[in-house]
Amino acid sequence: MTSFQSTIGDEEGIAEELAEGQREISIAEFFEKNKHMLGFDSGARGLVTAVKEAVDNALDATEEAGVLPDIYIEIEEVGDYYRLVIEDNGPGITKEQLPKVFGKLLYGSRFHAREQSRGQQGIGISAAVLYSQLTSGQPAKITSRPKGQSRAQYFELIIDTDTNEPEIKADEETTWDRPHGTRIELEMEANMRARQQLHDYVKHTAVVNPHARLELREPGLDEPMKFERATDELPAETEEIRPHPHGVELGALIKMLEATESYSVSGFLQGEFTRVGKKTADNVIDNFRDVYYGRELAWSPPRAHDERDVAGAVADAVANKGEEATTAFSEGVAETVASSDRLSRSELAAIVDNVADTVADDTGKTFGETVRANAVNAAWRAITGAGDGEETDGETSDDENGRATESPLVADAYALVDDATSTRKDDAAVRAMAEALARRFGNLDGDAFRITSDDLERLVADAASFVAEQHDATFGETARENVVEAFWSRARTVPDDPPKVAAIAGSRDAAADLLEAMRTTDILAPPTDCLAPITAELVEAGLRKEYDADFYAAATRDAEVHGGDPFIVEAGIAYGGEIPAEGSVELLRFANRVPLVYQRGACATTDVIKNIGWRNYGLDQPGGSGLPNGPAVISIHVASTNVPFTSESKDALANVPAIEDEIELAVREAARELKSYLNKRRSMQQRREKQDVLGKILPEMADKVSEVTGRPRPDIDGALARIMNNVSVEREVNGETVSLVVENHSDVNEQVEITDIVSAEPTDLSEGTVVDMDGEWFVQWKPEVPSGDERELTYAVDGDPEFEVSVGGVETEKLTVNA
Ligand SMILES: Nc1ncnc2c1ncn2[C@@H]1O[C@H](COP(=O)(O)OP(=O)(O)OP(=O)(O)O)[C@@H](O)[C@H]1O
Repeated sequence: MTSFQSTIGDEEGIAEELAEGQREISIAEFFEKNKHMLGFDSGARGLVTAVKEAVDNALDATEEAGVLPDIYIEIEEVGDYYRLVIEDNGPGITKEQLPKVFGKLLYGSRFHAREQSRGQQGIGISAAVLYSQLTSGQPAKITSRPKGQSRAQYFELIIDTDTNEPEIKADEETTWDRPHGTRIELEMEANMRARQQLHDYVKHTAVVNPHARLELREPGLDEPMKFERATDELPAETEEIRPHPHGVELGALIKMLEATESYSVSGFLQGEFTRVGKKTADNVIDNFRDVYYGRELAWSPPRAHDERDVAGAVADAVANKGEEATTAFSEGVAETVASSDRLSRSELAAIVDNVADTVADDTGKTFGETVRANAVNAAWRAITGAGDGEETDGETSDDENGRATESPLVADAYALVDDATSTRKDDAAVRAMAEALARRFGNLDGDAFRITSDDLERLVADAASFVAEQHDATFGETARENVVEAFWSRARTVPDDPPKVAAIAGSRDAAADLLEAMRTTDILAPPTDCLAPITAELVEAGLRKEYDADFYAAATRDAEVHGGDPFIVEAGIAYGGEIPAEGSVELLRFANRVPLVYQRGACATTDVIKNIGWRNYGLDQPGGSGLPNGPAVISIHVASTNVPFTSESKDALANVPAIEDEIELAVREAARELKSYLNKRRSMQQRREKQDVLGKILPEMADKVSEVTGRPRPDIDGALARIMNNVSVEREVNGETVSLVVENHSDVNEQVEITDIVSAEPTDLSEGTVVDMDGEWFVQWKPEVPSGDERELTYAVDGDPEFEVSVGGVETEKLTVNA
């Protein structure tokens, strides 16, 4: 307990006393105290983080300027401190911007941009400056030469933590041999205990940025580590995009509604979101009407021999229009009504308007608004019974003798309930349900039977529980869902205009309805030109470059959305070869082409990998969960306009379900390829073992047979191939004629590639080609041999030449060559 708590209540003026101690905290002060949040928790880590922040910025800046990055990193021991220098060949920073970029936290160009970039928050490099000044007392020394300027600008600055503003210690013009770019020099208290992480960061940066040239010098290296560029192609240029309707949250939507210049919802949707044109906006608005206003239930109009007299009711409601016009109007309405399958009140109103206009054209009699309204009321009453009888007090009356029993709604509801429930439901129960529903519909506000789908669900549940109590007939969950669906799917979206943007912005419920409508409307996935995935091909190439393995696979998923931001997940797997087989697999994590080297255990990527059942894919996984074991490297790249990290230090991905799902799908896609590779390898291994055994046993058996029977040793040539369902290639030489017989014992057609190297010139080829190579002749065939069939390839040759055959197109394990 604090001293205040112990005295609270005893004294007056505590609040005033507390207030004296309260003051605003500058962001710089906050981060000074919470360095760990930005990845500066120790000297070892601080150095790696500073390098990472500067290199990420250098890559962002060069790519944005369309320049192939050439980045130099140097770490030097200076007495008790370390000096870090990072140079890039980017576009440089103007004299005006430079102090703020390095001397003010939360200042940057990317926070508000929906575009894939390494930097997001505008904290990174200024936090490195802050850490450097805190631990070494030295200012940051920055040189920058903007493109096209003959001289460079040199600054020394520190951050004033009270105000979070740069304090400039030196500001002068200088010369610099780089034509453009930025050089950052920071001194800090540090150590090289995180050398491995530093090397990993630089190496893996090179893997996912094959267009960059990187050089690292540090005290532990005799030679600088250099990564030359593997391609001269910059990553695809990215475009800024607007948010996607499937990703925004309520607070953000309200802010957007407040800020927009659009007046109508349609204009707002089309203007502020990506992938929304007029048609999609209309679909969203229709869905919004359904949640905001509810739908209007639609009823069957009277059919022949029905007692409901629509024409009569309309005629009665019209006065002073003369007989001809009245009849034309009332019958016109009745006919159109009768021709509809089902009808809502708004549809009836539209019919009345239409017929009134036509009759007015034909007869010259106009039908004013009041007449039309009266006609709609009368016709609606005739169709549904709505407005008949006494007003109820809002309570649902389940009086069996009440008006609901007589209501035309009952017959209609009966048909729907009967249709929607199983045939085994007893008729009395269906009838009771229809009556209970009709009574409840009759009690809805107004007579248009407007209801939201949530209210409809509640209403049906309420009717079902009444029926269960009174009639001992249960309508289970599925039956109730079917009944809801039967009414909802036949109900009509209302024609009302949605409220204006300002009204929605002012009502949280309306905004929430709009959000729900946006989320439930099918909308094209966001464009991906704001993203620059590495591509499956380069993910694989990156792995090949770094890992000497037997097998590689990679997958790039289509773009998805989280929080309004599109993202793409890519995964790659390398297996076998020189990758160490002991211990768990190596996991490489990347976000927007930046390797993540810390906090592996807290990362969504790790969680996903641990939850995959790797035994299904042929990897060892003790206990069936956790990181799998074996000679494999799994790499995961998440590219997004806004990568959700667990903290400002951007070490680990947060557990966002949409992203986790995509990570899982990408990894599984690559893992499936691994599985088929491993399965094939296993079956080939078994085949080899079986062939070895047969190769030993068959000759022994042949000898035994000959010994026992006293007959000559049976010919076992070809037997092995037949037993193993192999493709066999056998040579027969008959005088000058050489033939190679290809027999296909497998159950698929095979395209066999045969090259026979002969020491004398072959002639009279049955088919194929021959090439003379320095006194050796290469005879080549590529016959297609159907399953169970054979082909004979022949040529003629003089003398007693030497042959050497090689066969391709069929796996070695499925081949028996006797030539
Ligand atoms: N080497 C550079 N060349 C050109 N501009 C740079 C360079 N370094 C930083 N900038 C500019 O300074 C801004 C601030 O950089 P900072 O590292 O503080 O934040 P960021 O990269 O935007 O985001 P994050 O905090 O996520 O790293 C950047 O947005 C960029 O506009």
